[in-house]
Amino acid sequence: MAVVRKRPQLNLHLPLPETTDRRPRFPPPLPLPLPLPPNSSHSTATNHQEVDRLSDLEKLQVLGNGNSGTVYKVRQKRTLQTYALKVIHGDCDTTVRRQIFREMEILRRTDSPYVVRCHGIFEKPSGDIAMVLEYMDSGTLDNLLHTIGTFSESSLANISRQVLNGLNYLHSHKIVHRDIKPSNLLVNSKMEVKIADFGVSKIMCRTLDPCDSYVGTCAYMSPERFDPDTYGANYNGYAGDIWSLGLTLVELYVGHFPFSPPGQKPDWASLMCAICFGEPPSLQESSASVEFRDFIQCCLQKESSKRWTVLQLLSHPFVTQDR
Ligand SMILES: Nc1ncnc2c1ncn2[C@@H]1O[C@H](COP(=O)(O)OP(=O)(O)OP(=O)(O)O)[C@@H](O)[C@H]1O
Repeated sequence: MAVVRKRPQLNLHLPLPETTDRRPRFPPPLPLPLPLPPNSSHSTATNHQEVDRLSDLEKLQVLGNGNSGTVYKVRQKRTLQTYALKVIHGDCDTTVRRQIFREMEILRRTDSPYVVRCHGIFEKPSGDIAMVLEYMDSGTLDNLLHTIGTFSESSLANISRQVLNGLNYLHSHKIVHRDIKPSNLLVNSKMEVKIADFGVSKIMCRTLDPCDSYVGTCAYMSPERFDPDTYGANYNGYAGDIWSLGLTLVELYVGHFPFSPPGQKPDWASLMCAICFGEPPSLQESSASVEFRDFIQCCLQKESSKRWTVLQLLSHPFVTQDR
């Protein structure tokens, strides 16, 4: 996740590890807590219940492993409240570490029903970083895709509406997520969908193991992030989140990553060629409704300035119509 401060000076033809980013290393601190967006129904940005001690948490089970660490289901002994504890391995340099803490601190102050809450951040003596997160009892959309199967249009309309509301919150606070994908969208048994993953694992993974994490990180990236000269007129980063949302929805509908055949992972040279030189994925040949096909087309415009914004998409018939 990234906070937009000014137009990025990206002129890369290939995405490079985070260490080559030309933004200032230690930008001035942002005013925190984040100001609330207009029409917010929430009273303050910092009124979530905080977890103030790691020792107050007991581990119940492992929920999963990501590229950079392990996520546990935990319970606070004092309140019996359940949380997810994400422990990220801490072997990274000081610069990356500061960046991670800064981004996590920003997200700890987010207050939206469409963004997973962070209830505390701790640095362990080992150097590992532990984040206490809202527990989402149905896991990720990626988990659901692989256990239950593809999603109906009505579920996808519901998911789209919630993710767009989350992106609206983030974008209105000048935060670009940069890594929207099925495994970063968490679900609970009420079918509430929340945006997760503060970009932390990506930063660390790029430092530790650029090749391995690369495809995972790049797969949902928009054409202008590979080739800003061709596709990035008025590049501001926000449109990249919309592209990633479009790809995510196609994947959840057809059951596999849209740029590769079922069961195959693209190598990243072919992925980059497909994104930059190929046609964007579409549902034109499918049995999808006209509204859904059009919605996907609005998200997956290769030219970033032609892609619809969050607010435009929130008024698209695909998400406004009852299904
Ligand atoms: N807040 C949460 N509530 C419930 N389960 C969670 C939560 N956060 C993560 N998980 C589970 O833990 C697993 C690992 O999450 P993690 O964020 O470490 O990795 P990832 O997003 O799958 O991959 P990556 O390392 O690329 O970010 C997820 O697949 C999900 O099943």
